[in-house]
Amino acid sequence: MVRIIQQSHGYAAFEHAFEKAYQFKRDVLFSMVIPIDPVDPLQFYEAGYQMFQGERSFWQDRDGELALIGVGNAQTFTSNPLNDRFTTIQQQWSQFLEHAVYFGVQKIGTGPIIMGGFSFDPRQEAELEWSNFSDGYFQLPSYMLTIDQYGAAFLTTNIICSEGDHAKTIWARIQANKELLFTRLQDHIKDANVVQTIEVNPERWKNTIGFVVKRLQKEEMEKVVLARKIKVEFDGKKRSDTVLERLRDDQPDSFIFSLEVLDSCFIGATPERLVKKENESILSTCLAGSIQRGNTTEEDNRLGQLLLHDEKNLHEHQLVVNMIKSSLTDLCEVVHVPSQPALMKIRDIQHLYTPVKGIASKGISILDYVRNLHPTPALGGTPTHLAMDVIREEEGMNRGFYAAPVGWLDAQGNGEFAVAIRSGLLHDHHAYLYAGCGVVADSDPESEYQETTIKFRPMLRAVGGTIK
Ligand SMILES: C=C(O[C@@H]1C=C(C(=O)O)C=C[C@H]1O)C(=O)O
Ligand SMILES: [Mg+2]
Repeated sequence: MVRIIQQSHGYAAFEHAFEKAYQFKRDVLFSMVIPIDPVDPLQFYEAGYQMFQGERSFWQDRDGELALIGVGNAQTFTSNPLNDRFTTIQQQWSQFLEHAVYFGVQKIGTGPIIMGGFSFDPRQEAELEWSNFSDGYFQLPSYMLTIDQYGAAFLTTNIICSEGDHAKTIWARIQANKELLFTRLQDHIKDANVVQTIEVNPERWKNTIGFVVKRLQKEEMEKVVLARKIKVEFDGKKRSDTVLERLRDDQPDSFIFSLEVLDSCFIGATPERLVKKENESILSTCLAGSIQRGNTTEEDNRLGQLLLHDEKNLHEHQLVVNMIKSSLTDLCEVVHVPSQPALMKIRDIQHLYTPVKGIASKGISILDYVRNLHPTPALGGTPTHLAMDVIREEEGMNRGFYAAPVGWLDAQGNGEFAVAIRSGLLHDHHAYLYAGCGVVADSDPESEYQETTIKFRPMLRAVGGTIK
């Protein structure tokens, strides 16, 4: 288990943060990082259930380079409808960090990091199930576990020091919480059972695809991504712990994430990176065009080859490549895009995949990249503004955080965001699952329907729902 953290470790720096709070008459962040013995990320997440339910977050990247697990919420950062949400979050975050006092290890993936995401479309009217979320929502965890690419573990503790607070009392409470997080014996997870799985209006959705195909043939538009929803009902509240466990076991090649907000949890396993920034290095991904996996290696290879040469899918894919290339070119010194897509094979599906690399221009934060990239034609369409109007008019639901950027951001503007597909919302006694597909002028409604059915599988399996 964890090395017992010396009670006095960092206390002098902590007191210094209080002195600054008095001096500047404002809240001052104290952020402390210590190396700890390795601990299983899910065990840490579960340990936070009793004390911090509704304030937990989970992130594990698809390369096995970083896991971040946050429990407890030291501070929330939210957007407001009047200003650009990316700028608002960035400004609040930068202001909040002024005068911060740091103690201990300093490396990327530790220290003050906010975890959260954005909604797909702030202009869509919110549906009831998404009412806990604002269009930009981030949490600074009180306690954050980091596992780096070598398996080394670090614990970050973030405390807000306010004028008038009593340093010794707060310090004692923090130490006590930490002990609990690392020593609490788990109560057996009592999980809810599925009562029923409902596909929301599948026939109407197919008709909509047919209708949008006609519009694509007539209008100056090349692609629109349309999504649909499955609602799973349980006999109680579904715990995100068990869903995460299932996703982690089944989808090792995806980003696994969760974001609890009060009694809701947005959760998923997505293969799609939007953007990663580590110092000046930028990575992004074009992912669009899909085919099922085969039952044998031969069949699987044959399907892969079919996808690599299929005109409809190559077109769907190329539109994403064009947009991502031009968005990144605005913010990078150099951008490298391979000339041909490769295959990305994950458990249930294979995709056309073009990884993109770049060198960041000076002074640009990860959120600037997110602003420029979202929504890519992998989830919106081409041209973006027309496709977004069609989604608003035809989709008949609110995507919430589905298909939108989810990830983390540090004090230096480094971070990583994935596109939150293969995802769902746990709320009350329900899970709302989402999947979509790129509709182009030669799309066939029935095949698009089948494609989305495959894309639902990872989340259906993880929550225990079944469809015919
Ligand atoms: C929209 C989704 O996936 C997107 C659409 C794809 C397609 O239509 O081929 C492929 C990957 C994703 O960019 C989803 O999974 O919900
Ligand atoms: Mg497709």
